[in-house]
Amino acid sequence: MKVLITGKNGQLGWELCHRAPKAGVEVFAFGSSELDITQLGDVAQVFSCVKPDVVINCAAYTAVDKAESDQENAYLVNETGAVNIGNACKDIGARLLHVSTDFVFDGTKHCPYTITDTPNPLGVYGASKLAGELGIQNVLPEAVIVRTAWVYSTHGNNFVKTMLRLMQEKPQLGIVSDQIGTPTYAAGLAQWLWAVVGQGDIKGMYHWTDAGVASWYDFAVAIQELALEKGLLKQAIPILPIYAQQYPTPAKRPAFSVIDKTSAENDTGLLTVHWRKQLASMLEQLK
Ligand SMILES: NC(=O)C1=CN([C@@H]2O[C@H](COP(=O)(O)OP(=O)(O)OC[C@H]3O[C@@H](n4cnc5c(N)ncnc54)[C@H](OP(=O)(O)O)[C@@H]3O)[C@@H](O)[C@H]2O)C=CC1
Ligand SMILES: Cc1cn([C@H]2C[C@H](O)[C@@H](COP(=O)(O)OP(=O)(O)O[C@H]3O[C@@H](C)C(=O)[C@@H](O)[C@H]3O)O2)c(=O)[nH]c1=O
Repeated sequence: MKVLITGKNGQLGWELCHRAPKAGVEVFAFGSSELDITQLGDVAQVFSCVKPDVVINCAAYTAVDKAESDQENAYLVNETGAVNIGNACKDIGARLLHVSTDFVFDGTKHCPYTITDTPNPLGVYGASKLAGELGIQNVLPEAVIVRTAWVYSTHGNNFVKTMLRLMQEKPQLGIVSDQIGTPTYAAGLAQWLWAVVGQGDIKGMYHWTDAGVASWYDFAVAIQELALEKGLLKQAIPILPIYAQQYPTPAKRPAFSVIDKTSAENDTGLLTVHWRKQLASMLEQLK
């Protein structure tokens, strides 16, 4: 089976490439310089050359704050690019697995968002990702769309690596404690996506993160604790819980964006692993 991966240099694209099944799958992976999903010519050329059976779209504009002042490019990648990939899949009869975000929700709920809850994004990034979801559903209703959240990996930039750097540079940190979600190790999401590739009957909307719930503050505290244990940090610094309004950012983020993973677990038989255990695995890899 030929599997085409877009966004191969990103966190998820990289994990997918490094965790591909050993047999039965031939991976064709592209970075933005080889396949720019906003360029119809690029998409047509790569699809006619590879003729994939399955496409996993990991390409995205993910700079949440920058998107507020760069709306056109955020929509170009997250909506137009996603729809280009959807149309190309439809044209050749390929299956599409597309990735979206918890930031499609406004965060006003107090229990996990289900796949049938109504999105209401607070910022441009979330709105452009929602536009991508809707565009894909319009051209290819059978596409798998998986919303995930707070993704990190040993590869690429993310909150874990930012914290490890700041914990060595700063005397103390103030971290937002009134935004609640679930950290997700990209390796686990990659494993779920490969399971979905292997189960051709899976279609429609899914939610997948690691298990459990945390604030960014809880996450930062755990990063410091585990990094000290593993020798990645030499000394602890004070970490203070702060309100989001004390850490002003261009984009508003949801106060609560825990998502319900029930159908993703039931339909694949894969169970989510607690985020703290996954964080320990990632930090072990970083050593
Ligand atoms: N990071 C997170 O916390 C979360 C991410 N998601 C979603 O998960 C998916 C994967 O995210 P993640 O791996 O973290 O993202 P990254 O930002 O790590 O990677 C995104 C990749 O997209 C590629 N890209 C950007 N524009 C284009 C384009 N026009 N054409 C082709 N490729 C392009 C970039 O390629 P290059 O480097 O080659 O330029 C980059 O490597 C995305 O859909 C994202 O919205 C959802 C929830 C949380
Ligand atoms: C660096 C830093 C951040 N923060 C806060 C700001 C923000 O509320 C929170 C996380 O900030 P970041 O900018 O690292 O993460 P952010 O870009 O908001 O992460 C989001 O990315 C997109 C792509 C998604 O799809 C989301 O699921 C989510 O993962 O941490 C502090 O409170 N103190 C700090 O020193």
